[in-house]
Amino acid sequence: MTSAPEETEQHRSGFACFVGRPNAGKSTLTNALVGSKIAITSSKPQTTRHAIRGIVHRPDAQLVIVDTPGLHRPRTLLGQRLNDVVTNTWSEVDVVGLCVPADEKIGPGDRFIATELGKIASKTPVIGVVTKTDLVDQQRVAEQLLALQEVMAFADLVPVSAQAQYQLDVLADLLVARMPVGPPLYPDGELTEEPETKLVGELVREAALEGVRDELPHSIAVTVEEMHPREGRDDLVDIYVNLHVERQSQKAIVLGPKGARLREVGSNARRQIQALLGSKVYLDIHVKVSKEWQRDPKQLRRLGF
Ligand SMILES: Nc1nc2c(ncn2[C@@H]2O[C@H](COP(=O)(O)OP(=O)(O)OP(=O)(O)O)[C@@H](O)[C@H]2O)c(=O)[nH]1
Repeated sequence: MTSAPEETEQHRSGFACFVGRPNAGKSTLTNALVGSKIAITSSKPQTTRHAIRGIVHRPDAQLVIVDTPGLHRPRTLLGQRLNDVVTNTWSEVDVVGLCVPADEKIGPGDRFIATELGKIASKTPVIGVVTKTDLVDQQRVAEQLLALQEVMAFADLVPVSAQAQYQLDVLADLLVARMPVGPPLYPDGELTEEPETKLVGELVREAALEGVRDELPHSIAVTVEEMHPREGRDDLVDIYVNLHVERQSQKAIVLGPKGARLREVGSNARRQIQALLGSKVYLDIHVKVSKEWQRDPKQLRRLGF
């Protein structure tokens, strides 16, 4: 880092999310704020855990825009854990933007979201965002701002148009102002975050245990060695994982006849990871015999236990 100390002190970084009913313009707004640097463009609500929608890199701030995924009925422990995280998303981010399109009347859907947001508003500031202002005249924008103001107590109100690039800087400034002072959370161009890496490891581990749980209940650990987008492609993520077993005999079980079992594990895990990341995935699983990893504190730490 070459920046002067006083610059570092001023730098802000944190998380924001946009909420609003379908079609409110959240994705378009995110993309417009982020510019060309889209991290993960789409993600399935059922599996998203703080999927990063995009990162706004500025000299003075880094704004990480995350998805607020929908809830789902948990079927597995992992599903339960995902849900717990989901329900907390709104209170975990530094600021929430409630998006309401300028060309549609505020309705029960918006009010429902506002009521839910009201529960966290004392902790997390909510900014009211009137979107798509290019579709209506000034008068209508003003009316919509007034109507929105009635819905809940907002920290700020702002009209924007992603299409016309109107007031995007103003919105970004308002969001940044709510971020704590701190260094960038992700390097420029970074596409993934640590918890996602962890989840990817868990998905591989679950897939690997399927059907052999009785034989190898606690003998499998997974480390994600590398996870990054394929060079020159924004729709494909390369993931390299090591699957650790304790003994050679366990390696044979995991591999199956001619490696058939591992191939199936790989394709099952890959399907789930693709849903998690919302992008295509190349998954490379390497089976390693890490002798007695369960009893070795140094290995345990490395394996994330
Ligand atoms: N004219 C105009 N259209 C916009 C603007 N922003 C979004 N739209 C359009 O509104 C529609 C919905 O936009 P999205 O960004 O997909 O909305 P969303 O809130 O992410 O929708 P969901 O993903 O369904 O929740 C799309 O057809 C966009 O092209 C804008 O600033 N101006």
